[in-house]
Amino acid sequence: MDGVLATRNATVTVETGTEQRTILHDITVSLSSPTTAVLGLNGSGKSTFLRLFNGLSELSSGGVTVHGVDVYTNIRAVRQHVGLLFSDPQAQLIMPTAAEDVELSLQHIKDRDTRRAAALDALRARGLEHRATDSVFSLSGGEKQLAALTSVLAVEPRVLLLDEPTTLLDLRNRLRLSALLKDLPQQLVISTHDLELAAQCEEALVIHEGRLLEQGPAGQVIDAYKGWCAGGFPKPWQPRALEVSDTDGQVDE
Ligand SMILES: Nc1ncnc2c1ncn2[C@@H]1O[C@H](COP(=O)(O)OP(=O)(O)OP(=O)(O)O)[C@@H](O)[C@H]1O
Repeated sequence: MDGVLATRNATVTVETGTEQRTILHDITVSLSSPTTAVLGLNGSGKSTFLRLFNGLSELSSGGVTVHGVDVYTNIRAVRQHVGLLFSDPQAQLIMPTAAEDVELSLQHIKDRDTRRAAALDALRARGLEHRATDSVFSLSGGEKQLAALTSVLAVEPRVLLLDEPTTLLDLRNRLRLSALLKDLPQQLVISTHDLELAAQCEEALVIHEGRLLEQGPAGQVIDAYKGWCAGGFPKPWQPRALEVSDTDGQVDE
């Protein structure tokens, strides 16, 4: 199971005050590509799905494993290896400045000056050294996003979950982030509405109304998703793994 993120009949149900609402229905999936894009409409369940892999979504039934380790009975161990970049970086930056936030991720470096220098180096590598000691509240949305990513990467996770990482970024920073993600050694799972970023991934899946609707090579899944966005989504939900035929490149369903 090494290198695989897996769910088995994962179901997430929440109390809304007046009723119980199932956000994810019975999702069974295995992610082994270096990069996977998670696509779906607003409110389809992408963030809830992503958060299964670091134990932030509360399971009502089913199971989730990361590299063979059960997430929900080993949450501390799993979180050491699974980083999550929130869609709202302000919720992630918990220290007063970006430098202090990155330093918090570098607690294994015991010497304070060395830790500080390492944090500044990491921010410099993201083009953020000039904002390192400013209040995080004064950073722009994109700068916060890059600062939060710097902090998450500083702990060197094996898996990186990214929740809509390009939403706040201008084109230049989007291109920078895309280039950065290409070079990362981590297994990446990226929830996104940015189809250019999704196309950069090997694999993609579609979550629709809390159900896994499609999984397969990114290009094919993106084309299917575009078609459903324009012409309507299929019902009833039947997960269909797309496979490319060896002989003619046709999609087999
Ligand atoms: N704790 C909760 N209590 C009640 N409803 C919730 C809770 N968490 C999520 N939801 C609802 O579940 C649905 C899926 O939410 P989720 O954030 O996973 O969607 P998403 O696909 O990431 O959406 P978006 O693309 O808009 O960010 C939404 O309708 C959301 O309002």
